Parts: sequence; structure tokens; C-alpha cells
Amino acid sequence: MISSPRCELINENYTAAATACDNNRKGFALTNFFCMMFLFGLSLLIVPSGSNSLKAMEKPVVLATTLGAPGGIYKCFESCIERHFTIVPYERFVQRKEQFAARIQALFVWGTSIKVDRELLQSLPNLKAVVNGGVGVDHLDIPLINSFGVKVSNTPHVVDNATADIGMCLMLASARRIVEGHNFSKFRESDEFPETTLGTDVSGATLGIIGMGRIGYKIAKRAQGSENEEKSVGATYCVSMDELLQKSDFIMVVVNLSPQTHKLIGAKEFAMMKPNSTFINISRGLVVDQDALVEALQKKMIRAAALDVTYPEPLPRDHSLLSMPNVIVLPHVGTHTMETSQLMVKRMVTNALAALTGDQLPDEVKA
Ligand SMILES: O=CC(=O)O
Repeated sequence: MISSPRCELINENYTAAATACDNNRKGFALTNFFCMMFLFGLSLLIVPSGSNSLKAMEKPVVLATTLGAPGGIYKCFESCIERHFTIVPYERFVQRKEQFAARIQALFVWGTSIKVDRELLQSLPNLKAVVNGGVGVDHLDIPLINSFGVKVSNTPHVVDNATADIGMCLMLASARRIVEGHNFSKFRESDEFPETTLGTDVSGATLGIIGMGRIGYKIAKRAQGSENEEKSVGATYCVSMDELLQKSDFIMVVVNLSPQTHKLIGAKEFAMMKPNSTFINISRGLVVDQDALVEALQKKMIRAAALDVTYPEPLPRDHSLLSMPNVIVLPHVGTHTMETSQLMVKRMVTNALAALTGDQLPDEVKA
């Protein structure tokens, strides 16, 4: 077991983790950039549906981008928003800007579904808040948005469990070659599963978590399954990032994207990993040097990779990562459960209402 000075383990604001990150990537002093190793048992070292006109509208008007395809699952959440607001779908806004622009008071965005740039901000003179569904706000230029007198919020806390779950799913699925087995069963070209390689045990393995904020902690809980901060989860703070990379069987990246974490994991880091290790990314694609990841896999410096996030998203169809049987790639669905999405929409509504009444936004993200 390895120990280092105790850090503030649970960071109440996930986004603050980046700010708190050590700027000095060289030598990897991990002051606030929580890095854990576990030995665990798994030992851890619109528009309102009918009307086109806004004349008769009494509720405040918000601009909303669709979650998924237009008319897709986002529809389920409209009623939650429409209880308080009249929704102008972004697609409609684009066609009839002059009709809607002056009335819009809040902008509901999901990740990169819409570019909140100067041009858009200039076109919305009465905008008070950009409410983001999800915790990561790396796609938003907060200083720019704030310079228009517009506040920004995200949805921390409510995404933690779903995101931790996807990390565990990816770890288990990669370790036990679930996707390969599934693809063989469904699409097989011969009747023999190509056991050119075997899976690897999760029980008794060491999981290194890079980014010990709320989500990292939830992952630790799942991996260990017991009770009191790091002790309870069987965690040991690494003295250094190098140590984590060298000793972990599974390395899971959970940091948010910031200038300090951009390409945090690159050739040097992959070179330190064990040949039987599995690399898992549930944060943002740009936290990893993807070319270095491809090379590490091609040269068998690591066993496998499992990614919920890439850059770009989705990857081009001919991207090397997509043709590797030992790589799982998901389309960034870490928070995509019905329950979590519903909680996110509720938080977005709460934040938008606060902005409109001039109250403090409960989840305001400051630059
Ligand atoms: O990617 C998901 C989020 O930022 O919550």
C-alpha cells in the first residue's frame, strides 16, 4: 500500500477539481489532482407543442437544444420544463430569430449540442442564464458568457452515480471481453469464439483512479463496497502519478477537462503502464493524447482500452481505435439514464428559475 499526505478527498464541486489541479504536469506533483490507488476485494492499490406564435405566451421563454435527435428522448423532459417555461427549440429559433430572440431569457444546453458563441449571445439581449445539462462545462466560454451579464450553471451531484456506473461497466466489460463476446454471438462468421487472448480478473486487481472528486469517490465505493472516506474504500493516495501508472491493473480517468488536464495522459504515461493494464476514460477525450493511446495499444504497451469519451465524438468511421477488438468505444453516454437525465432537467429548471428571479443560481459555475 502506498500513502501520501491526505488530501481533501471529496470535492463538493467537481468543476473545481480542475481549478485545483496542479499546473505543473512535469514531474507530476499531484497536490490537488487526486490520484488514488486501491487494493480491493477487487482490491484497490420547441416550441410549445402546438403554437407557432409567442404572442399569447405568459411563461418566460427559453431556448432549448435537443438531447439526442429532435423529437427523441428529450421529448420526455419537455413537460418538466414547460411547467415553468415556454420552449423555443433551437432549430426553430435559427429559422425565426427575429420572432423569438428578444423574449428568450434562458438557454438550455446539453454538452456541445450548440455553440454558445459571441454571435449567439449578441442575438439574445434578454438572456440571463445558460443552464448546462451535465457537469462538464469545458465547451462553454464562461468569461465570454459572463461578459454579457449571463450566468452559467451545470448539474453536479445528480450525475455522479450514473457516471461512476459507466466507469464500472467499462472496466468489467473490457476485463471480460463482453463486447467481443457479444459481437461474436450476434455477428459471428465462424462457430468458434477466437480465444486468441483471454480476459483478465477484476477481483484482486488494483484500480488507479485519476481524479478523486465526487465521481472518483463513487467509483471507489463501487469497487470496494464499504464505509469512512479513503479508508472505507480501501484507497491509498499515491505519492505520485508515476506510481499509480506503474502499479495499477485498471487506470480510470475521471478528471474534468481544463488547460491543466489537456492531454494529461500521453506517450510518457502509457509507457509507464503495465502491459496487462486496461485504460478507461470517462472524463473527456482531450484529456488523453489519442495518438499516443493508439500507439500504446498497437505496441501492446497496455492490454486494452475502454472509452466513453473520445475526440472527436463520434470518431471518424475509419479511426484506428474502432478496428481494435480490445477497445470499447461508447458514444459519451455516461449520464444517459432516464432517472439521471430527469434529475438533470430538474436542476436545469431550478437554476433557470433562480436566474430569472435574480436569485443565486444553486449550481452557478464561475470563471
Ligand atoms: O459528460 C457528462 C457531464 O459532463 O456530465
